[in-house]
Amino acid sequence: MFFSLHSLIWEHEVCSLLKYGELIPRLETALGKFSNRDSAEVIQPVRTTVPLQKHSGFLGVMPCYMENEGILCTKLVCFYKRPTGSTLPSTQATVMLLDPEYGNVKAIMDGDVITGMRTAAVSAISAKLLMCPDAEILTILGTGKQALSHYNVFTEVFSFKEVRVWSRSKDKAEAFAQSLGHHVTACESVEEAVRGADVIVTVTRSTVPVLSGQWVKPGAHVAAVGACRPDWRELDDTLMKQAVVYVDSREAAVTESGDIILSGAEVFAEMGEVINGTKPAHREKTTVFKSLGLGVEDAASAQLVFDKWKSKAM
Ligand SMILES: NC(=O)C1=CN([C@@H]2O[C@H](COP(=O)(O)OP(=O)(O)OC[C@H]3O[C@@H](n4cnc5c(N)ncnc54)[C@H](O)[C@@H]3O)[C@@H](O)[C@H]2O)C=CC1
Ligand SMILES: O=C(O)C1=NCCCC1
Repeated sequence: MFFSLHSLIWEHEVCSLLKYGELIPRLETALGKFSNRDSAEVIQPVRTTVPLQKHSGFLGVMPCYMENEGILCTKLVCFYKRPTGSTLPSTQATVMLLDPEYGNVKAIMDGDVITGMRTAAVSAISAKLLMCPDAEILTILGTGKQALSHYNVFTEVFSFKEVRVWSRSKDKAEAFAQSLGHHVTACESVEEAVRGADVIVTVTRSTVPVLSGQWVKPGAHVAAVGACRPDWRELDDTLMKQAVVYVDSREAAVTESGDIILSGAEVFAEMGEVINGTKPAHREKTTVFKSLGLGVEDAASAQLVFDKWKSKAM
């Protein structure tokens, strides 16, 4: 087996190598290629999930092959329904890059930073394409890892006048808001947090709806990141039915998303179709981007990390 220990790329290294300014364009290209459904561009099946019943979790296996770019990659990610108060992480991920010609492992790298950053970057791409041009108020529901990466990229890429956060515990919301800076408001209820917001990010571990369409301002954009199982929800039927629904993958949406399957909402387009110009971006309407997370996003991110890591090592 051709493999050397030098090809282990640790979390702190991924963290110092990955920058949103470089990651976002790579992800836009990858999503566009994915939506072309050209097997020489991207082969990426819906992830396989193995239930870890004893531990209330799943192992997700997320392979992707990009023939034209010579990228062969898989992510292994475990995700768990943690009990309230648990300090354990919801997800733990490892990414493996292989040589497509020989099948040897080129690099094994931390997948937690990649998962945090690529998910947030894809939500930022959805907002760039779908939020109203004069968006002023950003709300984040949830205060965990994804909440932080979403705050980081949304404030790096856009200039919101107001940022609000909500968590089931007011103390947690306040602590999170304070850790981000004095300009962030901790809200008591979801309704208070989202009324009048132009962009709403849902990054909770909830399995039942937390966000109701009756509180969402017409024309707002919702990036819905949690609820990645067919019987889990973050958004209610009212919102799903009143919004134009965009997804990362149509196949994944009808297999994995409780918000789509249980509401019966119609998928209007993939984000890659909007990037490719084959479907319109309805900025003027209420929009939901249902994110589930794709192997192609991990592959593009991991290749970027590897290229930068190699050029530093030389
Ligand atoms: N779409 C994608 O590509 C990805 C989605 N995810 C999903 O994003 C969500 C957030 O992930 P992380 O930030 O890593 O998790 P985390 O555990 O760090 O944070 C979860 C947040 O949800 C809150 N929460 C837990 N149960 C809740 C409930 N019943 N109602 C409201 N809030 C609740 C927690 O207090 C915490 O603020 C998870 O559902 C995860 O599965 C994670 C990675 C990628
Ligand atoms: O895409 C991912 O990575 C994940 N998506 C859903 C939840 C676990 C991780």
